Amino acid sequence: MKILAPQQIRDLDQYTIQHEPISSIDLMERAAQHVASELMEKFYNKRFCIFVGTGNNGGDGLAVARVLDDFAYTVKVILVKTSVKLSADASINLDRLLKTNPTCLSTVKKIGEVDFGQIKKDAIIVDALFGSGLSRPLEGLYKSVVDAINELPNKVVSIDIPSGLFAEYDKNSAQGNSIIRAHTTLSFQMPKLSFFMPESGCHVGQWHVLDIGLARNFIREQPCSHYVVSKKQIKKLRKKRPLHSHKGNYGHALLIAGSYGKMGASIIASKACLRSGVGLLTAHVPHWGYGIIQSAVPEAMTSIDRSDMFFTEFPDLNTFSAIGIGPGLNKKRNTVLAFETMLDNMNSQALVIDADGLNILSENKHLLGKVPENAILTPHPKEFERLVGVWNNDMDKLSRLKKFCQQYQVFTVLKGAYTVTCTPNGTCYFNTTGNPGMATAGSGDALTGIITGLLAQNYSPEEAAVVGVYLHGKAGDLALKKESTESMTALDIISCLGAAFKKIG
Ligand SMILES: NC(=O)C1=CN([C@@H]2O[C@H](COP(=O)(O)OP(=O)(O)OC[C@H]3O[C@@H](n4cnc5c(N)ncnc54)[C@H](OP(=O)(O)O)[C@@H]3O)[C@@H](O)[C@H]2O)[C@@H](O)CC1
Ligand SMILES: [K+]
Repeated sequence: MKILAPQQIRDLDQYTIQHEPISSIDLMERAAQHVASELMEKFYNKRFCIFVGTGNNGGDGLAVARVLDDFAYTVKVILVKTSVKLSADASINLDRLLKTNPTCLSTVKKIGEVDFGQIKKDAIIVDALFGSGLSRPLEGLYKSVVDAINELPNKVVSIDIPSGLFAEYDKNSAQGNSIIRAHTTLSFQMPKLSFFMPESGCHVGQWHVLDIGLARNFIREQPCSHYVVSKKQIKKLRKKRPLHSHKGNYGHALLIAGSYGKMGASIIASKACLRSGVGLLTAHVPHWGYGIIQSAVPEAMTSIDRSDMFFTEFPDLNTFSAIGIGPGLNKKRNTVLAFETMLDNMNSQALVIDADGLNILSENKHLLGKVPENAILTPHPKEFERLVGVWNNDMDKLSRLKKFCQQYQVFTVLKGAYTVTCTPNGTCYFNTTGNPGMATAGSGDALTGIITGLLAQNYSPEEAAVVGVYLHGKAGDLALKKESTESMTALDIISCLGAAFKKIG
């Protein structure tokens, strides 16, 4: 799904009005019907307190109030209004509401006029103060209302976007702005980019997209560099196995992982690689780790390093269709040398670099130039910071990510709540599967194994990264059904990979 920029969304709105065609008031009505249905489904029989502003987001709120009232829900509406006139459509909806229920509305014009004590604790607060038309941080009356709402124990549902949050994520860098902290955000047609950034996304709560029927052909034609990965897209990318196939059809992966005291990384990456469907796997381990990997992962073949403890050499690379390197290595001189020689000897093999592989790159920046085009780097934020330096805010982080991928012509999977895969041309794919239970030792090693396994099976680097991240998160979500966020381990995630594939269908 595309994440369009705010101006593109405004154009989409206008295009839909002109070409469907539909009047803007009817489009608002359609949007409000969707919001009201969602609210009634999620909060059956609850009472609602709706804060509305003067723009079209407020118009949505007024229309939602009328629909809820029609369904005999108890609704209170608080219109927060300075001297600004209501937008034309908000004004029409105000009149419509007053005709059906003249007593549900109160208007607030000054700080202190809202009696927050009147709001019942179990009431759902609906935030329809500002939407995509926010043009500056909130001040005065609006700021005081938002701050007071944030102090209440009630659940808050924001329409389209939490009030005070800019849809243009680059405007959200100012600290200390008053922004609604929503429990749920019901966003029209597509999520906004700011939902995916840690600094701004924390205001959004759980977000849901409401398809209000904006013109699909217009969306399709829009240039875009930000996408949300959907299950439908993953299903299309999944390679189905023909009946007549054998393990030779599914590639041979090489995993260079593990060192003395860190053999678990090799085991975890190997198990994940095998569960992702690779035909053959060779685990390259230090001599000392031979017995460990053979007994822990009997399905894997082994390549044994001459060093007892560390990675210092590599087997003939031509045997392999994909290579994963980094989990549980170290940064000793001989390991760095072996890594460099390996980069010099790469032919057409696909490559994943993780963990100490990335740390070696950040401590030896000249090696970045040797990383083959289309390699996949899988840093967590700290590893990424070591590669690109400290960023000032999320916007800066995203632009450093794009610049890095463009400069070195690599894919980068930057891990986080919404792991983002950035391509060599700067396109970003945000992943939505996964949960905080996956922030656990070995989780990243599992991801390296999965992506390496997919690459070996001839998924393109873009497909392997996007599908691998999705599967890893989905397996984590399935593991959460049996485990808690605290108890989940990397092996729990791996054990759910089969179910994750089945969920994709
Ligand atoms: N996209 C779609 O297809 C659909 C969109 N729909 C809905 O429309 C919403 C967008 O509506 P909108 O453009 O009227 O913007 P909205 O945020 O309601 O208000 C703007 C007003 O607020 C003012 N203002 C701004 N900042 C301020 C501040 N800090 N403090 C005080 N005032 C401030 C601003 O004034 P100005 O910036 O001009 O000074 C202007 O008067 C969208 O989010 C969605 O809910 C649906 O109905 C149907 C389909
Ligand atoms: K809002």
